[in-house]
Amino acid sequence: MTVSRGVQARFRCSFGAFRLDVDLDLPGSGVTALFGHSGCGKTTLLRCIAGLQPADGALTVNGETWQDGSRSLPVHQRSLAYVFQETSLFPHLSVRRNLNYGFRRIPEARRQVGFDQAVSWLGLDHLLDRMPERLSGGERQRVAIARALLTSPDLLLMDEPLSALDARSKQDIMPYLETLRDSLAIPILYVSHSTAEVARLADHIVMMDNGQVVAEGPLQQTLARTDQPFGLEEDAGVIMDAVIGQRDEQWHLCRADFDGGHLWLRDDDTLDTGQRIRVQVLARDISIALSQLTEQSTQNLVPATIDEIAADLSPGTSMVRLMAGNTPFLARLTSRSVHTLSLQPGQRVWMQVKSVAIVD
Ligand SMILES: Nc1ncnc2c1ncn2[C@@H]1O[C@H](COP(=O)(O)OP(=O)(O)OP(=O)(O)O)[C@@H](O)[C@H]1O
Repeated sequence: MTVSRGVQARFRCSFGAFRLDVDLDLPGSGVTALFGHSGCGKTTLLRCIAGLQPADGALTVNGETWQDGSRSLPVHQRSLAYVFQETSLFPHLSVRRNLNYGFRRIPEARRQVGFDQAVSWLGLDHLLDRMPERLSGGERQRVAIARALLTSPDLLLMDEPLSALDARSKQDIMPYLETLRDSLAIPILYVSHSTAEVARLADHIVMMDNGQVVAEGPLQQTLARTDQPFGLEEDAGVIMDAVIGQRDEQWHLCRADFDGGHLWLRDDDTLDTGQRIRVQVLARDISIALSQLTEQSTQNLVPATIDEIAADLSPGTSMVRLMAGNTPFLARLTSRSVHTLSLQPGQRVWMQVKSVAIVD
């Protein structure tokens, strides 16, 4: 029998005028971001998955049925961990004893994450003998995440885990979350309001509005939709994974290779050849030329094919999706330029990419 990987979640519930109605089939590993305005139902969805919020529907996690109609596993029988905005640690226990609390309760045969492994992923070696009152907010959250992992969950739910932290602490904790994303073999559902967090961490995205899913899919393809369900306006653009293929020491540049081309970035001596990075290219930073203009200052001229031309949020502009190999890009152009250049789907053009940002 083939076990279907991933999370299949179908829920309906309502509170007064608010109604949650979702039907999702999410990947069995990696970070799925739940994104949307305040009150759209993200936390309610996580609570339904955790079994904390009664709802009609069904839930299967990596082949195991947790809910099917009215038959529903109680919360304590669901193998999941839940990390909140401000997860409380036991104040009278050291970090080590906080971590051991859940770990010891898991029979050895069921442990999927070792104590030392969790300590290393979250960088806690030097904090093990500290009491929680002597930890910073970011350190406390790292302990809370490690403690959650040490229960060897089959699913990790994170509800705005960084929102109580200041900007610096958010920045500091990000590499630890990236390590988890790349190391854990379980699905992580991550609620966030922050486009920066989503851009950096997510592999998959679910955009919610008023209790419903309005867009969903792999991050790269979903952000490249021309109908822009995310309402990102000026921040509309694509995210892609790339590898540093070459460094040009004379001009302090490095070449980021992606599936279908490359982009040159400023080299500030922090990048190594072979390093994997995530980059963002905004739709407003791409213009289109019909030929390879060599006498211009843009570093990045990338050959691409026009895939689709769609109406944009305002009538004076159009959203153009282009493909460079298998990688989609969006360009926001004036509708007059689209007309003057007679742009058409299928046409080969040159993208002039004015700015590329490394997402971190
Ligand atoms: N227990 C409850 N009783 C009544 N209404 C509730 C309850 N829980 C949530 N709601 C309502 O359901 C809607 C969705 O709330 P939810 O907390 O899921 O949104 P959210 O997207 O997580 O918001 P935020 O980003 O602000 O945390 C809101 O209108 C909220 O007021």
